[in-house]
Amino acid sequence: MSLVVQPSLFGFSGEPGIADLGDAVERRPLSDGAWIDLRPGFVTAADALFDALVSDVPWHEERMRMYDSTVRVPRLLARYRQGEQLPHHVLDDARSALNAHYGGELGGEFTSAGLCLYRDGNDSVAWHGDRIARESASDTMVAILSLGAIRPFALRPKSGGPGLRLQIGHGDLLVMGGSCQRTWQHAIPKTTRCLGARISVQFRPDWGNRLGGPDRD
Ligand SMILES: O=C(O)CCC(=O)C(=O)O
Ligand SMILES: [Fe+2]
Repeated sequence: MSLVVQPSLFGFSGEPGIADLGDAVERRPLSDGAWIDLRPGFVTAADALFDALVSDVPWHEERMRMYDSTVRVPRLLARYRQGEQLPHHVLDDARSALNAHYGGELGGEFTSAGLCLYRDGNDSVAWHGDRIARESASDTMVAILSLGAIRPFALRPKSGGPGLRLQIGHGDLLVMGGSCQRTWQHAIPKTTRCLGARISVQFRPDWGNRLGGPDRD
């Protein structure tokens, strides 16, 4: 894959690894029983992880139905179901750390991983709640590890009212929890100011071994 990405572009060289969760996680309650957790710098020396994922993951483009035609999904994707080998050992470490930290509260484990590659500011994901919420009426969590360019991560309540825009950086963790997939929506808006490519890794508990990304773009 050739992208406008240079090794060590972000200035964190060395072997990637996982930092502690514990007290470093900051929780922000949202309305309607939703919340988000933030842990900046969850992956340390994240450059090597970013570079490895860009080149090793079998990225593919998908199309989706829109009325009576199909359109290109504006980002590249890869999906790893429960039991499938993840594309980098640091992602195994991240999932183990997430399960140790959240397992009790989640009442289960993060199993699947969905990966998105936003090649530039023209790639995006439109407002949605993850499909995972349709499969379970109870609260759930989606943990997102962000790598590469900083893109605004937008959230808004479905009931109306003010939302928020988070700047999630290289190596940062964002967890959406509680009712967030049912009562709030999230998006990665298109931007003309984007500096380069971004990868997100979404860990989800998958009920019935299905994968729960956005319903539509
Ligand atoms: O890239 C992200 O951080 C969000 C992706 C997302 O919302 C999804 O795939 O469901
Ligand atoms: Fe999503």
